[in-house]
Amino acid sequence: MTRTIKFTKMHGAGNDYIYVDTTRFPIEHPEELSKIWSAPHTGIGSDGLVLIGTSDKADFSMRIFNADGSEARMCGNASRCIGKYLFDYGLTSKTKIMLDTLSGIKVLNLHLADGKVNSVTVDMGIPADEPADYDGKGAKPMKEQPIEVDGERYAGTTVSMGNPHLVIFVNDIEDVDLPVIGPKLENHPLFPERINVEFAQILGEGKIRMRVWERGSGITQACGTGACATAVAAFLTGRAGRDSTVIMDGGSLNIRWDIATRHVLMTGEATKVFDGEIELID
Ligand SMILES: N[C@@H](CCC[C@H](N)C(=O)O)C(=O)O
Repeated sequence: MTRTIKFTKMHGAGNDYIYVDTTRFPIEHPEELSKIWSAPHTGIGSDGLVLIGTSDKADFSMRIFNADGSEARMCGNASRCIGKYLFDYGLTSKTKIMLDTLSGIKVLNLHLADGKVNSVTVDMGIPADEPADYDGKGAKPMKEQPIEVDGERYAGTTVSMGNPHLVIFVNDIEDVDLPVIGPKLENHPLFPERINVEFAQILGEGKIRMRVWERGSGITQACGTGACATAVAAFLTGRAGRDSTVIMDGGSLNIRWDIATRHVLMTGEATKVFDGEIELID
């Protein structure tokens, strides 16, 4: 049977996904479709596929698939885009939305301009690798982990924002050969579940330049959970305070690691690119 699936292409800081409302267009094999639809020349072209659905625990649910078909537990940029999708298409009139993800329920706070969502703050929760003995007051120096690749040694901080990240601070980010080193670190034996890799450079007070190699999608223009992990790693290693702007290839995100709740708050834009439809043979 051939079905027509309506989708919306959206991006957050250039991190682009195909969004499908599964309450109207059920999808049976998202792993396979994410690979086919994400392909740049033969598909729609994207960093992956995002399914919006119902939830018995929250207002809506999100599932996120990378371009290689693997399913991730959380996506920062997609969660902001879902907030925009739900409000702008009239699926909700709430400006505070509970979103059920594989890494728990995230709270989206929508910021409107002219009746539409132009930016969203997402409560990303508590970073999982926050040291247990940390009092939350000052910067706790954290030992960076040495990682060797092809005889070259890197020092990285691992932070989980629902999905795993390895953050490596460097003096000159332009010196990093990301297409070469990215996949080697993603698939390093230290990380049996693979890992998202961020290279970061401190530009000045509260300003961090970051480039990302995403697990399952390769180089992307931005990564929301990666920006949060970078800001957390910068704070934990004494390189930044609690508020950072993370500047990526496709745009910037403002990250606050709230002292009282210990939750990470991510704020940034969400943009619709176009609506489309594609034939699916079931
Ligand atoms: N781009 C995302 C993260 C997507 C999932 C990631 N590649 C993984 O496999 O963990 C973001 O904005 O957070």
